[in-house]
Amino acid sequence: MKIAIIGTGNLGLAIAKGLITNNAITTLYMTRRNPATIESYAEYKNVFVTSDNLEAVQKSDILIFAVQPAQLAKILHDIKDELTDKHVLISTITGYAISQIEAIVGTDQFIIRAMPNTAIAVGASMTCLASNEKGMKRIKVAEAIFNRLGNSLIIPENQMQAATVVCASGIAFWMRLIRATTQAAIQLGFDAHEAQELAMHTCNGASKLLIESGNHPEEEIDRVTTPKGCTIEGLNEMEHKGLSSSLIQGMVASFNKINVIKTDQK
Ligand SMILES: NC(=O)C1=CN([C@@H]2O[C@H](COP(=O)(O)OP(=O)(O)OC[C@H]3O[C@@H](n4cnc5c(N)ncnc54)[C@H](OP(=O)(O)O)[C@@H]3O)[C@@H](O)[C@H]2O)C=CC1
Ligand SMILES: O=C(O)[C@@H]1CCC=N1
Repeated sequence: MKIAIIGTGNLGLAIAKGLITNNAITTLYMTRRNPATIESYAEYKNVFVTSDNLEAVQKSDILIFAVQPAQLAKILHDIKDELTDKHVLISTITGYAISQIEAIVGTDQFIIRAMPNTAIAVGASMTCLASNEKGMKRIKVAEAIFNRLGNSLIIPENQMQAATVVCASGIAFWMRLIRATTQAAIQLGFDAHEAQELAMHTCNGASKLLIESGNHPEEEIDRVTTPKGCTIEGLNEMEHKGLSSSLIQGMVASFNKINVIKTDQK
């Protein structure tokens, strides 16, 4: 596949790393206005680093946009005359509706919204996908790309805002939980390195148990909570302090912030 990443910052670079590591490209164009920091990627075979978005569009079929929300409109105006029937436009931009993209490039384009997360760099992104009517004909192409770099789910576009919080921001939320459990492990006597190993692999195990068994988390919790034991003591103390409630409220706040991001674009 001939892929261009327009805007190779945090997310764009994570996507590029995933594509390169998983041999998922025929050619890959990586663009940003100041490409010096990503120049080293041009050493990979068939990878091109440039500040020239037009060249990247002309030489590629799949265009993955990963610029900040306020930067997209100008780029779409700049490249729209280069778009042909071969192009599939994939936008990862938060709060930027397909209708807003269509308003610039027209409805006769394959347009897909994708919401990956930075675990795409290690082939472990949970990516949600939605498309315009024409884009349905190319959604399988997007699925193939993102399934190679993790898991994907096709959703209605009106769920994209929630998917952004759960999956894209979700990586940061889980990281904070891993950091907190690491801090606790240090307080309980492990050195910092060991503490992080214990926290990361326990988190990985919890996730794997659910993925492989299909069980509900409470079913697995019941297997750990010995009556009158230390686990239920810890869990109940966490809930008294508002663990679940604070996570839910944080995620709802994150969701509401996207409404502000959307308003800023208008
Ligand atoms: N970070 C994440 O985990 C996720 C982010 N997203 C979405 O992805 C988008 C990017 O986020 P993020 O990677 O964090 O942001 P960054 O600011 O890290 O990346 C944006 C990149 O776009 C480049 N850029 C800006 N203008 C242009 C231009 N005209 N042509 C080419 N490149 C340009 C910038 O580089 P330069 O200044 O050199 O041009 C920068 O590297 C956002 O819309 C965000 O909502 C979605 C899911 C997850
Ligand atoms: O924080 C943000 O706005 C972007 C979208 C999801 C992850 N990063």
